[in-house]
Amino acid sequence: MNRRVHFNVEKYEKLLNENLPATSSGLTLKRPDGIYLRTRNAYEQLCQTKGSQPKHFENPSLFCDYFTNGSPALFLQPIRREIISLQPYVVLFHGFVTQAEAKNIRKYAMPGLRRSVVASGMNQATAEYRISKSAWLKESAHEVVGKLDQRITLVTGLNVQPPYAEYLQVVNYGIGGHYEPHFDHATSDSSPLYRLKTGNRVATIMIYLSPVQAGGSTAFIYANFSVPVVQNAALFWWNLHKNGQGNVDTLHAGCPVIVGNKWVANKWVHEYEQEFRRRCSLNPEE
Ligand SMILES: O=C(O)CCC(=O)C(=O)O
Ligand SMILES: [Fe+2]
Repeated sequence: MNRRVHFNVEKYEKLLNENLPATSSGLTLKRPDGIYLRTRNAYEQLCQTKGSQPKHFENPSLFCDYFTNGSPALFLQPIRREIISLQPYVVLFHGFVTQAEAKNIRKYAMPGLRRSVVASGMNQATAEYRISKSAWLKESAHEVVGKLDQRITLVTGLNVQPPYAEYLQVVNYGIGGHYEPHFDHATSDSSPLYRLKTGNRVATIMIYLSPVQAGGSTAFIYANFSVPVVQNAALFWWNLHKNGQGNVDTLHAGCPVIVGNKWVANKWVHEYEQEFRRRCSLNPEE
């Protein structure tokens, strides 16, 4: 537990006792505005409900199965796959990590946690719309991270060797922590994401490394559904269409944590080296 928590309790109890009306201290509660307001209604709604996520029995294309991806390594222990959405294509792999693996990844990330940043022009900067701390873990530094990379390759078929994917980004959100609607892929040619020189982020694999008592769902704004946190599961989606264009339907957000503490790990896979693993389509629109 954060050692300062007791001081915080004391501080907020004192503030509550003073019971100052918000306006007399010059503070007014104001809904954030600006360019995000367009999606704010949908975001807030999806953080409180699952949105229009179809029930699986309503659509036979949304199924659950034991998945091996044709890999002998998964025959004896297939992964439990749940297709959540087709447009955009979003899949939840249950039990992707063990409890012990999740705990170790959190432990290794802890000393490196720093305020998260976002792409800002050609650089990176902190932003009010992303409140969390994060750390990068190299697969060569910890056995468990290397094992995770291998599992990602087995399940998705993608090459995640650097520089074809970024290091594992471990993210920790406290109460109120969030990541407002954004794209994972670069939307401008000058984005710092291109520094690896391996193209754009074609796919995201996000692993839930902790349970969250309330809040913290992952919301897909335009697609109008949200996925509640499932401890140890991994959420996978394609950020780009097969023609290489960004898929606007992947606009997504990490909802505010209401009770608890949320940990996730992101693996962002880039376009290069995936040419034979995710083929282009003959349909230029796809
Ligand atoms: O925390 C989440 O649910 C989403 C995180 C996310 O979208 C990101 O880190 O890019
Ligand atoms: Fe994201």
